[in-house]
Amino acid sequence: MPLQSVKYAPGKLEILDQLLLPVQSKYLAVKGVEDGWKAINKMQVRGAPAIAIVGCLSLAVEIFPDTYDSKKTLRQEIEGKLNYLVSARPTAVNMKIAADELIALANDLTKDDSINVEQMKERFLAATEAMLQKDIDDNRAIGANGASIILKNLKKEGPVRILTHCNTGSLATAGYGTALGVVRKLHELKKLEHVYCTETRPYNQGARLTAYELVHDQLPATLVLDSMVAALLRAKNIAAVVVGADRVAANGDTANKIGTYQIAVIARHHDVPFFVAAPLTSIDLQIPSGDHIIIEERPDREMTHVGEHRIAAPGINCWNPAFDVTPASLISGIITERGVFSPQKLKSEITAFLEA
Ligand SMILES: CSC[C@@H](O)[C@@H](O)C(=O)COP(=O)(O)O
Repeated sequence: MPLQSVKYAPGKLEILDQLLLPVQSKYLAVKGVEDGWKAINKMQVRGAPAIAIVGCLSLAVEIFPDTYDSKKTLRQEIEGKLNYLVSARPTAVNMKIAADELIALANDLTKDDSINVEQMKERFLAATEAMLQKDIDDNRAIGANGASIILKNLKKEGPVRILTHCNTGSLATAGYGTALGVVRKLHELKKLEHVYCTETRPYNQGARLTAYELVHDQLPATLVLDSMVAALLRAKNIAAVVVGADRVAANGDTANKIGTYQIAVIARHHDVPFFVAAPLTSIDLQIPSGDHIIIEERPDREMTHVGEHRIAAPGINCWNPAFDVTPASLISGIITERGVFSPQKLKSEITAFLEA
């Protein structure tokens, strides 16, 4: 059975509580927008695509049982609640892009005189529900495009060893995953010799979540600590690094989980290709560069404690940025569902096919 981070039926939403993994697999009911906001903010659900999906579906379950006296009232409800959900976490752009698209849809439906308020609600719910399948389809396309570019550029043919960071798999998406989707596709093609995943301190998405997915799917995998990446690239003949993204700026600079930037620097030093795998919903053409990305800072406690156990000296100051920005110059390619783009051509090529 594939791992399922989000379970949805009209009027009912449940998420796998990622704070409890890998010790417990427990689903948590999300009964509306307030629950959705809290689950995202507390990181019970995390990963850029999953944040957007759960945010939007939390609105879907909230409006499902209600009746609205006018289309204007429904539109106001949608706009206010979606903008509120965007505020739950600042760095990943997917929730913001989804909110903008759904608000634009609600505006169009409000103006459409051929439909009443009930039909408007149905059309809005259908658009929100469609996000789940679209994300899985996009991830499969990312997987295929990523496997193909990695295999095409090999110095020596044969099954490959890959390094990945953080968690970008079924738990971070509607299913299959982005960077982990590339790893899954290589495995399906029998071209994956081994995947290495980093622990990803301090929240340990690699050790707790990616490792959980890799063991679940029985992929050949090994966990390494974040501090081992240089040694790994020197010793283990890694063919490529593949990571996800929370926001890719128009020039290709990419915000992703803290630690990504240093891995990119190490990859360049060892002449190992460094790929970012992300759906178009993670690409923010509105901002020119990574300097404009807001980096979320998380509580000290994530660094000073593991569970209830304190591991840092009491009284020490902490700096805990959840993400960093990898400059475009260190990125070999941005793997999307629509192809692989060089960071330098990202804006012009995406704009061209969006306008076509
Ligand atoms: C497909 S998930 C892509 C990114 O969101 C992922 O790499 C990441 O940085 C997740 O950060 P998180 O803080 O766990 O939400």
